[in-house]
Amino acid sequence: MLKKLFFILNTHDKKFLFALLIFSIFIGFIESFAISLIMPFVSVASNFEFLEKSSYFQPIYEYLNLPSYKIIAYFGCILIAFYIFRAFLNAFYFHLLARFSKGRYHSLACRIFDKYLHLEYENFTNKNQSELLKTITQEVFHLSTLISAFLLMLSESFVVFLLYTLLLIINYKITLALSAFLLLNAFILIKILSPLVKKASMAREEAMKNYFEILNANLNNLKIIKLKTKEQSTQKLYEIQSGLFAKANISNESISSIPRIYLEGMGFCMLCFIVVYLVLRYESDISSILATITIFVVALYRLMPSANRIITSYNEITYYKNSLDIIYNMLNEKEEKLGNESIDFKEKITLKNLCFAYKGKKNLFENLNFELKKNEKIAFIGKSGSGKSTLVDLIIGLLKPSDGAILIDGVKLDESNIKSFRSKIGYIPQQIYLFNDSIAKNISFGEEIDEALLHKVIKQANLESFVNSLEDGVHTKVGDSGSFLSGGQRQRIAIARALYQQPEILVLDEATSALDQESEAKIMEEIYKISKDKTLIIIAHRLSTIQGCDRVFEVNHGHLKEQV
Ligand SMILES: Nc1ncnc2c1ncn2[C@@H]1O[C@H](COP(=O)(O)OP(=O)(O)OP(=O)(O)O)[C@@H](O)[C@H]1O
Repeated sequence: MLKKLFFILNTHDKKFLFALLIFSIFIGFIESFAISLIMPFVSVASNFEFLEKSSYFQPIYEYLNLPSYKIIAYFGCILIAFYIFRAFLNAFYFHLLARFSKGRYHSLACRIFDKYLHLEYENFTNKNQSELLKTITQEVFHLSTLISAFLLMLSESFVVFLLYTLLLIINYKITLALSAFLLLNAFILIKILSPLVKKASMAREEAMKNYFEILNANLNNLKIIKLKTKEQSTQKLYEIQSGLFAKANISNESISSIPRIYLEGMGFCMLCFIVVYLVLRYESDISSILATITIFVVALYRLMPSANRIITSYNEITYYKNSLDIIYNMLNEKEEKLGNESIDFKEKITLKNLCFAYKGKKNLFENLNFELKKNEKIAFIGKSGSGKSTLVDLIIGLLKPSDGAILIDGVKLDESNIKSFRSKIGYIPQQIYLFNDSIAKNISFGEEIDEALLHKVIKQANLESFVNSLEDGVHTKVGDSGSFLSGGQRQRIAIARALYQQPEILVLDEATSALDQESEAKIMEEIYKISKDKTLIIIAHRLSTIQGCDRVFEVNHGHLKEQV
């Protein structure tokens, strides 16, 4: 676990962690010192003679030359000041602890998000979207809880260790009996509770995954659910998953409260046992041994929550260890390392003996040879699942050939120049995702808005009259996923978005299949007009959309057959 945790933390985090550990040792000393001060204070307060006769106090007593009650009052004041200081120190320590663990939430979430963005495209498409969402929101949060539990367990262990040493010095017999008793109880608790916690953790994992899946699937299919009047059965399915998720959390919460209740009960029993033992041992009333009893009471009072925190932290670590594994594996995923070399596309794209297979599957393309000239307009047609999208993803450098090569003007496309090649491509997908922001921001896709370019692409995508009819023009919000717009308007925004980056190659992946024939014909006419000086690659089902293409290829069983 430590190895994984150290892999996840960066150098700055490790330094912070080391400083926290040093601080926790210091806190441990302060705690032990705070408790050890109680014994002399109670001793002198309950018996003034102690002040005058004890070898420790006598020199101070003589030096101060004050009445005993005044010295005890000063001693009390010093203790109060010390305990206030201790309280502030503890509060500061817990603040640092929280800052460290919750601060990791932010930095880890950013690292995971960055990882997603840099995953190889095939790797990304193979992942379950709900799982990705869950990792970045829930698992990272759980990991920060695990880090916090780990630190708390360490610091409390120091406190327990130092307090035990102190108690051993005061009365080793009682302390050893106490240690054996506490260890036995902790062992019982861990042995009984750990498997239960582990089970609850697995159930929670499963329930949460299903919960997110069902949420994601149903919110994205709301239209179909409504049309099929499946609201009730969908709600039932949701209730089942939500119930299972709640059940897993309930068992965890219930289990984690048991150690505290159990240890509290045991603590009171121990206290009674110590008093009875001392009374029997000295066969007198307890005024002579009041200081010893007091220090054991105070130490127990401090040790019980510590033991409780150690066990709770241990359970939390067991409970959230899965999250550590998930994040560790995620951060170890291979990512794209792209160089900044530029590549020119002036003549042609060549696919040379290209082979491609998705991981664990048979070759989809084998020794494919194909050439596409600059400014040529081509289309790929074929049955569903024949590999059209895969082929285009290979051509545009999103997927990597398993064998063979893609050459741009004779230069091999590889990690050093793929970034430059990708920047030449404008892609219009079948499913368009618009942000809940203005038309302008959706078109510029996060880039700084160049007004002249924006108006040019709006005109090219035939959006001008629509935008002019809007009160706020290009600043009009489009709604969540473009819900305030029609399918055709969304499509035009997607075209404008692709054109905004002034691409040399325009790719349409069944981009107009959601439109009616009339709108599709109109948009395609515009596309052909726009792409006069561009290379155009179209994936289409309807032949009407590809009439303006120079060449049409049918993709079939890994081969390309030109249509004549
Ligand atoms: N990420 C992936 N991992 C594994 N197999 C995949 C992946 N994506 C696609 N496939 C498989 O590769 C084959 C080709 O899929 P592709 O999406 O390229 O076909 P297509 O011709 O574009 O289909 P459609 O017209 O339905 O969009 C299919 O059998 C599909 O199941």
